[in-house]
Amino acid sequence: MEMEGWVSMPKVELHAHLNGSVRDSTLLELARVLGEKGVIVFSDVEHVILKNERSLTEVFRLFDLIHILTTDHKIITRITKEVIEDFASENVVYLELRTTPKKNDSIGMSKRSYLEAVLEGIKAVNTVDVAFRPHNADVSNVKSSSLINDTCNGSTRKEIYVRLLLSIDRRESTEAAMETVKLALEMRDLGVVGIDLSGNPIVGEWMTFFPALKFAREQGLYITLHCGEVPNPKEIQAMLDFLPQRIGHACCFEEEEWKRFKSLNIPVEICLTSNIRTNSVRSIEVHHFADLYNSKHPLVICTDDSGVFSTSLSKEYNLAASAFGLGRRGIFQLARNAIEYIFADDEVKRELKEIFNSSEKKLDQ
Ligand SMILES: CNc1ncnc2c1ncn2[C@@H]1O[C@H](COP(=O)(O)O)[C@@H](O)[C@H]1O
Ligand SMILES: [Zn+2]
Repeated sequence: MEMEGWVSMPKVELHAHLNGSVRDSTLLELARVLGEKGVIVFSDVEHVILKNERSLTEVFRLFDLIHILTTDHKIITRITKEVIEDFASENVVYLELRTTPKKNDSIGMSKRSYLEAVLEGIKAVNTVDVAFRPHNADVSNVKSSSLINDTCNGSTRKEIYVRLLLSIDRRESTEAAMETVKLALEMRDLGVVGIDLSGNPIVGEWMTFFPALKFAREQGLYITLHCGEVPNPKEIQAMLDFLPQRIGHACCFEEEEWKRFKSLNIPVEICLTSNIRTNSVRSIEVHHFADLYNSKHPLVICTDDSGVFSTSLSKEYNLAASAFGLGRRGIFQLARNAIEYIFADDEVKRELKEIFNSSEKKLDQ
C-alpha cells in the first residue's frame, strides 16, 4: 500500500517523547541560532542531528544535545505546538505526549514553568488546521467528530485529542521524581493523565523511583514504564510486580519474565524503528511483535522518537504491515484496539470508536 493510505488512516499514538519528536528542520534552525551566539559550534552539531544510525548510548548523547537546543520556555512552547500539528497532520486522532519536566536555575526554569510552557504550546496549536480536543468537556472549542472532513481555507481540518504524561528521568532522585508526580496531580485538570518512567536504561535503580510511582498510583494517576529495553531481570520482575497500566518496549525479557508478562496481559507500546535503531532488538525479523500479535496480546504501535529516528506513525504502521504480513484491515484493527489502552475516560473512548467506525466504511474503497 502507498504511504498515503497509512497517512489517511486514523491512528492512536501512546508513546511519543516531546523532545524526541522535534522536526530536524527545527533542530537545525535552533542549532544555527545558538551557533551564531557562540554557545555551540554549528558544524559539530549538524552532523549529529542528521546522523541516522545510532547506538542507545549515542541516542542519549543526542538527547543531551537536543535539551541544550530547547532550553527556553518559548522554544518548549514552539516544539510542543509543532509536534502536535505534525501528529494531527498524519491523522493521529488521539495523542498521549510525554515529556520530562526540567529545572534549570540559570534561566529561571522550574518543573512547573516548564510544564506551563508545554501547556501553552497545546493552546497555541493552529486551530485553523487542527481542532484540539481539550481535557475539560465544557471548554468551548470542543468540536464534534463530524469536523474531520470539513475543509477550512482549502485544507482539511484535523481533530486531535491530546493528553500529557509526565516522565521521570532515570537520572533523577526520589525527591525530584516526587516533585514531578505532585506537579502531575496539580495539573490534572489541564490534561495531565499519567506518569512515565524513562531515560537511559542503564542508569538508576528501581527503588529510587518506586516511592513516587506508588504515590502516583495511589492518587489515581495512570502509570507506564519503560521496561526491558536492556537485559535487567531483577528490574523487569519488580516492574511486573508493580502492575503498571502499560509498559513500553518489553524487548529483553527472559523466558520466565516473558511468560509472566503475557499472562498478566499488560498492554505494551511497541516502537519498531526505535528498537532496531538502538539495537534493543537485533532485526525486525526477530522482533517480539510477531509473538505478541499471534497470541493476541494487547499492543499498540508507537513512534517513541519520530524526530530522532526519522520516522512517523504512518511509517511505523507501514513497517509493521510489510514486516509481519498484515493487511490494511489488520493494522486498522490494531489501532482501534488501542482505544482500550488509552489513559482516558469512557466518553473519549466512545468518541474515538465513532471516528474509527466511520472511517472503517472507507477502508475497502
Ligand atoms: C530510545 N528509547 C528511549 N528509552 C528511554 N527513554 C527515552 C527513550 N527515548 C526518549 N527517552 C526519554 O525522553 C527524553 C526526551 O524527551 P523529553 O525531554 O522528556 O521531552 C529523553 O531525554 C529520555 O529521558
Ligand atoms: Zn520511549
